[in-house]
Amino acid sequence: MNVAVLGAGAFGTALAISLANKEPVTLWARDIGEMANERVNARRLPGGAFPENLSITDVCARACEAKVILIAVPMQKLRAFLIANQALLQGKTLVACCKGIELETGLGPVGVISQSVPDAVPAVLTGPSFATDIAAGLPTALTLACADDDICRTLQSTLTTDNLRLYRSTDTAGAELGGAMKNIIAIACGAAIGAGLGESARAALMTRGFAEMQRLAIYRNALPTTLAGLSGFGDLTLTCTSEKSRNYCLGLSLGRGIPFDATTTVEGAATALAVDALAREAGLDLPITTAVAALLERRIDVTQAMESLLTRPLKEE
Ligand SMILES: NC(=O)C1=CN([C@@H]2O[C@H](COP(=O)(O)OP(=O)(O)OC[C@H]3O[C@@H](n4cnc5c(N)ncnc54)[C@H](O)[C@@H]3O)[C@@H](O)[C@H]2O)C=CC1
Ligand SMILES: O=C(CO)COP(=O)(O)O
Repeated sequence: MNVAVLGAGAFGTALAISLANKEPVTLWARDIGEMANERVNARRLPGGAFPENLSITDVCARACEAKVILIAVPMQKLRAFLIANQALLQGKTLVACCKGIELETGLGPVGVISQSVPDAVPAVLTGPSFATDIAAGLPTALTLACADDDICRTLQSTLTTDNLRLYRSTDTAGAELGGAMKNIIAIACGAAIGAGLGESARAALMTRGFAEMQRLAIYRNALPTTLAGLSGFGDLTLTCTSEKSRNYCLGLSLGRGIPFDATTTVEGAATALAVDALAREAGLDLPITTAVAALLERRIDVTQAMESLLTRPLKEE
């Protein structure tokens, strides 16, 4: 099946490289720069050489001739991108590869696709995977979610490669919540480690953060079991423990009180504010998310964030 990837950031490029080792893939970039000549995305993924089967274009219409389209633009840019290219995307299967919740609406990628391109079939590809690992051919296991089980099975076999092992699910809400929420918790963990609060504090944040992920999942009619899989627990584990994670690194710099490059894609920053607003609206208790949102908005510092969590009323686990 013909596949295209829209968005040539680190992740889109890595997915295109892995898929092109199996079948022809078109990668669309807003600005292809020297990528066509150099056969590498030097800015976003240096070291990931393009296989022969990977063609790169800045003509979106050309890429959208493919039947299956992976979309790897940042979450807060997704809606504008879809609307701008709506006519090209109609009737396609659109696999969202971004992790986050839209700030203005509280929707995940599936909701945004459904509103912006109503006759497309939305799916989600998510789970623990650094772009650099995928591009290097290292083994990764991901969750592929689509509400239509037949389409999901076809997609699963199309998008599985030598180093991408995909597990399928029909629980799109659960899959996208795991990928979105783990970034918030990774910021909290980075902040704790950066401030010297220790690895025991990180373990506590990961575990109680996982409880928040399940709470939000239940509220949104997602399956808690999905959160226990690759898209939730799996990605939480990776992102909260690795300095390869941009979300974790943002947290580290908050904890250390040093500046962070504002041009870096850090999905957890907007998503923390989106989920905090959702929690207030729904009356949900998500204290770590609330603390991360306050930390990001500089309403509190790391010491106050930790204090706010440690002085909460005692409760049953
Ligand atoms: N980098 C990684 O290891 C992984 C990233 N992801 C997810 O993939 C998504 C993209 O992240 P990265 O590729 O890492 O980011 P990146 O920062 O490497 O690249 C973002 C790309 O999006 C493009 N872009 C931005 N605004 C756009 C717009 N309005 N229209 C079209 N293109 C636009 C940029 O030109 C750039 O190529 C995020 O949601 C991230 O959470 C998921 C798994 C792993
Ligand atoms: O989602 C990721 C790994 O699964 C990448 O994490 P960051 O966006 O924090 O770099």
